[in-house]
Amino acid sequence: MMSKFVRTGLGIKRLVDNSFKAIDEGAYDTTAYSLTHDAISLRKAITLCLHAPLISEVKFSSPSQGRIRSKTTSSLVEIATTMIKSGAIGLSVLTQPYLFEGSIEYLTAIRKAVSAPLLMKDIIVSTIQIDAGKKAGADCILLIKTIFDQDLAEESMEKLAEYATNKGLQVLVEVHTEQEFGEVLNAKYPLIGINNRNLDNLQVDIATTERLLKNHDKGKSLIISESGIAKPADIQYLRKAGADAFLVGTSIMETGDIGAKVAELYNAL
Ligand SMILES: O=C(O)c1ccccc1NCC(=O)[C@H](O)[C@H](O)COP(=O)(O)O
Repeated sequence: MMSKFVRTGLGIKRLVDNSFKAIDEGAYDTTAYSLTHDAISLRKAITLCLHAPLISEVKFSSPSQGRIRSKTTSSLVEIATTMIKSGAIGLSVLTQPYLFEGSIEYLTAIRKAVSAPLLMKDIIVSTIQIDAGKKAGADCILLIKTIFDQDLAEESMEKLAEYATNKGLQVLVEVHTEQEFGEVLNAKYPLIGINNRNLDNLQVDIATTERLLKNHDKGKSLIISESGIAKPADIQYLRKAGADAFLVGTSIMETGDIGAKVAELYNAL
């Protein structure tokens, strides 16, 4: 039987509350800078990749793991450039300060150092965060469907997606359940993330991607399998299931040799 915690979705509500708190505290205040760069397409980078299209995540802490890697400002750019040199086709940069130890400033620092597509990885609930991501150098933002289905954000997912698209940002829409997946496929979102992690109870099962893809025709949407990917066999299994790309954070960030780990996963296909 599912626990009350899972049914009531208290986990995601806490993450959303953190985002509103961070907004109020000025964490997304980018008045001090505004980067302009030609948008780099994550979708194009995925389709052009000759090996495993790997989006490597710069993630120092998480709700499920706590501290994953200690951070210093100098190591941030070194980590990002190593990931790209080792094969990652794009980077996912955590900008959420609470529980993830992320920052919008990381996006800016990494934007100045790499010319690969950057995904702003956050719990997005407001146009304020999208504006900040754009000014900080993002090419793509994440919208988590369950947040909007539970009416926890400032606007609907469609409105925020349109707002981001009008700013030249691509949108990665994230789902975890069959119903969510069916709905975003019907809406023809071009970039869909299947998160193998249940954001309420933090359980990870990479078979989630296979299960959802087995029951739906992905059509022209590109599918990114997210979370819990640790070894080449995981990528081979997920590709067989129909995933087009792979978003990996913890297993890369916790290793001693980030370059070797990224190369190992990139060469899985
Ligand atoms: O990573 C978490 O613990 C987490 C908890 C609650 C909401 C989101 C969370 N992570 C966001 C992600 O989607 C992952 O950072 C990303 O898919 C990479 O996952 P992993 O390779 O398992 O670090």
